[in-house]
Amino acid sequence: MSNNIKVVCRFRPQNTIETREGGEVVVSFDDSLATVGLRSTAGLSGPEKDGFTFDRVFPMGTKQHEVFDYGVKGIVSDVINGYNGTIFAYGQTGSGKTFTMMGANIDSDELKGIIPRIAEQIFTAIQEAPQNIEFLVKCSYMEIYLERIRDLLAPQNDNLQIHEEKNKGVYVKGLIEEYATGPEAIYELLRQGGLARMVAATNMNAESSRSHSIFLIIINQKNLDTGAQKSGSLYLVDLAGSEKIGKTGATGQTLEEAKKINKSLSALGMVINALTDGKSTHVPYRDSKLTRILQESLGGNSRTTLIINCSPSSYNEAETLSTLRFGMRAKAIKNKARVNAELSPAELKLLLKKAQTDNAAFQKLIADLEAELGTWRSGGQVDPAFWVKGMGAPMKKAPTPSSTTPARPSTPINPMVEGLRGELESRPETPTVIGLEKDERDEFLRRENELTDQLGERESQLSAAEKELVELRAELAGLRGDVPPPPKESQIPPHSSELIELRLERDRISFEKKELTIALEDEKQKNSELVAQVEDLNKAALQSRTRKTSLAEGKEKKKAELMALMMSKLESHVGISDKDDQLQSTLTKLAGIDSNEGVQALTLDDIALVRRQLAEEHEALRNAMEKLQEVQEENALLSKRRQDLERRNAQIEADMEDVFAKYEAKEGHADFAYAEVKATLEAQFTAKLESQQSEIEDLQKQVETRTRDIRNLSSELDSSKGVNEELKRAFEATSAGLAGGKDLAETARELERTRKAIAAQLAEFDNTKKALMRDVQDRCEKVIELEVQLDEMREQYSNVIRNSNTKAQQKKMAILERNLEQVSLIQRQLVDQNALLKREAGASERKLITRNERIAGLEAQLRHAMREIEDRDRRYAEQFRNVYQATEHLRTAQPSARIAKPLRGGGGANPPANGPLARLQGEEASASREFLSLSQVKSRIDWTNVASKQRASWFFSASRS
Ligand SMILES: Nc1ncnc2c1ncn2[C@@H]1O[C@H](COP(=O)(O)OP(=O)(O)OP(=O)(O)O)[C@@H](O)[C@H]1O
Repeated sequence: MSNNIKVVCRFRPQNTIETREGGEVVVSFDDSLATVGLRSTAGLSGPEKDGFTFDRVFPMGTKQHEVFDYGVKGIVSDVINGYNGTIFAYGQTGSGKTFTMMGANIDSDELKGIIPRIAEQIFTAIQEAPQNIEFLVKCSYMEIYLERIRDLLAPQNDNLQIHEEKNKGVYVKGLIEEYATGPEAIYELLRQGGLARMVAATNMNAESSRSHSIFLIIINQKNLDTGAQKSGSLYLVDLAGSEKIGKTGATGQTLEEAKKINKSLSALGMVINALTDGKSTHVPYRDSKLTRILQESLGGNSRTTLIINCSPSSYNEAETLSTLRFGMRAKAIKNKARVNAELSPAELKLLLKKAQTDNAAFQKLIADLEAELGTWRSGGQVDPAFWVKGMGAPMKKAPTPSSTTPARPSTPINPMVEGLRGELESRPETPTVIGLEKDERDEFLRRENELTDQLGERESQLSAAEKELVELRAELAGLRGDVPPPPKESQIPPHSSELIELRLERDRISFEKKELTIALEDEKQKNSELVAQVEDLNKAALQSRTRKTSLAEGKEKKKAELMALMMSKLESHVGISDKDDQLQSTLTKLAGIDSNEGVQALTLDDIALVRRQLAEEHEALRNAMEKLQEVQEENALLSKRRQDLERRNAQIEADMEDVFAKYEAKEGHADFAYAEVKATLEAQFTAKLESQQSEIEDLQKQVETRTRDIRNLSSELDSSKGVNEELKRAFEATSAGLAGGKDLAETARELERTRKAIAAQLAEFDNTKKALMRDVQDRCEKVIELEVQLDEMREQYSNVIRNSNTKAQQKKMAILERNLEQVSLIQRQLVDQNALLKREAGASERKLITRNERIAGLEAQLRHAMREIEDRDRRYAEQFRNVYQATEHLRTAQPSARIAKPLRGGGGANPPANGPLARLQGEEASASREFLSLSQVKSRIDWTNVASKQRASWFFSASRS
């Protein structure tokens, strides 16, 4: 039976975001509520111009029960009758999918959504069913989050794998199935699973579902009279909303979720396209987990209703248009829904009887044919009237799989009974790999299941390793710098190369820290040495400043002393003053002579003597003048030399400046040779020193020569003194001889002339003497100045040498100071870090203690839980034995008695309240399952144990993490 997917469309009212953004209603509905028109497509040509027609359109304000009554009720009835059913909610984020499927409040009659209503309908239907039908209702709840299947009833199982088997079809391996005995039990499961769902706030929806959720209800029923069984599965799917990242503002994790959501929704779209375009030979069910799980619902054995949820607002018009188009395409999907029934024993007996009859007929036919063949072989003839007739219609071939939904592999079917099965075919067709032979398909599915399991296992290992890595990173960040004990090899999980790298990095960091500490100590040491050096240098600078001041003072003093010494020497050696005095007295004497007295006093010899002496004096004076001229020339020469010296000095200073400039420029270069500069300076100053030395030596020689000259002059003056003495004597004698009567007047005049000439010569001599003295003084000053200059030069030279050393040291010091600063900074940082780490280490230690306590507590709880599980195991085993014995007893006592049923149609009487089964049911209240057969009881016990253990281990691992 081929049937199209039913598509209904629901509009929610405009929400506050849409109103705030100035949105307005842009949809319109026809009177029959089958077509919706969109403002943006109304003006277009083409099929969308007239709107979008669905099985039903629910305008804004439609009540929850209306959607349920029209869109869902029928399907639930079908599922109760053994069909598979699916109800999808599709739409953009915030369009009302969860509101439709689950409702705003499952406890509110008005607000509860489809799923709670379905629960009620199922149990009402069971109540209304005939008494000879017993039902078993199982529920599972899962979500597909980031392309991983997570069991919402056991959230620790977050990477379940999809399997396909020829008898079971596609199913999720390891998914927990909880038994439900009433709507309340289903509500409880919905609440429990809802708490575990991945929900996040986006700009479009404060509680946006970040996963596709699938609530699965499996209803098994058995006709107690005939033994016939039916089974219907109902998939209730709340898809995650398609979203425009720009509008939802998704970032980080929500962005990752959005990408995966959009990807799986587009895979759904591709499947629908392939199913509806009429030309695709391959349907890409395997492109996403969603389409793989739901492959039966799309183009397979399922009655499917698609509810498309839309916004009526212009703000989301583009999204609404895309949703409506999706609904229109889905409408064209054709499913082939069949009742999933198993043959009852009576039907099987019928089939067997028919097969046996057919078999006998065939045997007879074969015998007849062999007989006829024998006749022909022996050369005989058989009248055509007696030719053996065939069985009529040729044997039917098994149907070939269709191209889009190839038939699922099935158990071998006797071709003879095949025709009898007809509508009773129990296994739904499952699309699988096209083009494979049956055996190959079986092998393929087996291998695929194995590989899927391995893949799931690897994925789980990987995510566990990633989780541990994240934890360790956080721990590492917390304890950075500390050196925790190295992890044992056994603690390193496999496939965690990143983890190993991280640990290596931690070791490296701690090693570097140690090194830094050592370097720090080293630098500290250097620093203290440098500080001492700086202090020494400061002291030296202070000393040199003091020395410089005292030197300057000493220089002045020395200069003055030298000058005084030199002048006193000159005074003592030259004796000019004495001579001068003598001459003055002679002149005074001459001047004081009365003309009469003078004539009497002076004789002619005296006068001649005086004249001679004067001539000598004159000669001596001329010599002195010549000497003076020589000295002046020498002085000019010396001045010239001095100028030369000064020029050379200036040149040297300029050279020095150059050298220092070069030195400054090369300061940054590590290979700059200080020794080179020093050598250059030394060479220059040595040269200068030598030249100065030689200059000074020259000058000293000259001074000595001058001193000698002066000494000569002095001796000459001494001799002049003698002459003077004689002159005196002669003068006395002359004075005595005046009585001889000469021409006194004449003599007096001559004397007068002589006196004047002497006075003039004396004045001239005086001037010469003064000039000579000035010159000598100048020379002395110059000599002293030169000596002082020499001292200064020496001083400068040593300063330069010192400076060059100091500059190198300064450079070194600057580098060291920089290093010191850096080291101090590092030290400060390390000290801070250390303090921080100490604090954090304390906190971590406290955390560790708390965590250990928690672990101890959890372990105690775990032990307790394990003990309880073991107790329960024992109890179950005992109960199982009891039940088994009771059943055996019943079977032997009443061979045709049926076992039990969990829920009997029409609310028929349940098994005796005091029977073993009732006890089991009472004790299994949490499981809420009533029980069918021995093997089911056993599997239930096993399952309960497994589930309890899983929960315990999950609880333990969750607590640890
Ligand atoms: N028909 C409606 N009437 C009134 N309120 C509605 C209706 N449909 C949805 N809402 C409100 O709109 C908001 C978003 O709805 P819902 O969470 O169901 O959207 P969604 O399609 O499931 O979104 P997502 O895909 O992001 O999970 C909710 O607050 C819900 O109560």
